[in-house]
Amino acid sequence: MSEQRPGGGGATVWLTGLPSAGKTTIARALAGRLTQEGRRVEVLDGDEIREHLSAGLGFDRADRDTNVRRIGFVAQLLASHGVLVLAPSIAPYADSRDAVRKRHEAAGTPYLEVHVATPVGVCAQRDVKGLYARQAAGDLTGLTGVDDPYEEPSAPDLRLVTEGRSARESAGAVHALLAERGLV
Ligand SMILES: Nc1ncnc2c1ncn2[C@@H]1O[C@H](COP(=O)(O)OS(=O)(=O)O)[C@@H](OP(=O)(O)O)[C@H]1O
Ligand SMILES: Nc1ncnc2c1ncn2[C@@H]1O[C@H](COP(=O)(O)OP(=O)(O)O)[C@@H](O)[C@H]1O
Repeated sequence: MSEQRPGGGGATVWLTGLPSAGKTTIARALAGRLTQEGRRVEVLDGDEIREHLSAGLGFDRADRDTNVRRIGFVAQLLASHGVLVLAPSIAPYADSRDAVRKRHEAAGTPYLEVHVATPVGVCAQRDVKGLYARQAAGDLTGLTGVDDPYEEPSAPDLRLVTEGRSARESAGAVHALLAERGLV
């Protein structure tokens, strides 16, 4: 069974960071590489999750916490069946992230937290979905990192700098961490 082979078992890699930090782009680049290497991979994209699993939830603290715990629940289930799960989701609160880590630890499922540590000024320039512009124009409130909290991870398994680096390089750094932990 694949989950019993060294380096062939499942794991969850959570990519936390601000909107436009690069979470999704790095997850997709890493997923492509891992798939080519013959691994079963699932990207639990934040936007897709909010359309289906978390439909109806908003962005206040309670709803974000519920959203993150749901993603953590599904991630752990998939990872326990040998899937490498990539979860690019803001997850702004340390408590919610800790709950997800504990769920994995309790089940003996490997879990890695990656902080995509792009500064808010750089994210606001990238502004992939126009959220920073909308917040500045007064069309949106409660934007993570601007007028809503982002509690930086105090001890992530990896902190990624993305400025001056390609998404491929950033994905490579996560891949190296997976290799170091015997997960690929
Ligand atoms: N107010 C506010 N704050 C933050 N993000 C917002 C907001 N409104 C919409 N969005 C968009 O929602 C995308 C998914 O967010 P997440 O599910 O990852 O957020 S959370 O973990 O529940 O906090 C998130 O995706 P990414 O940009 O990929 O991070 C945002 O684009
Ligand atoms: N090293 C890097 N890693 C990831 N994305 C990068 C990097 N450098 C620039 N970018 C760009 O930043 C943007 C990040 O967008 P996205 O991945 O959707 O962010 P998030 O999922 O965190 O909201 C993309 O346009 C991407 O091309």
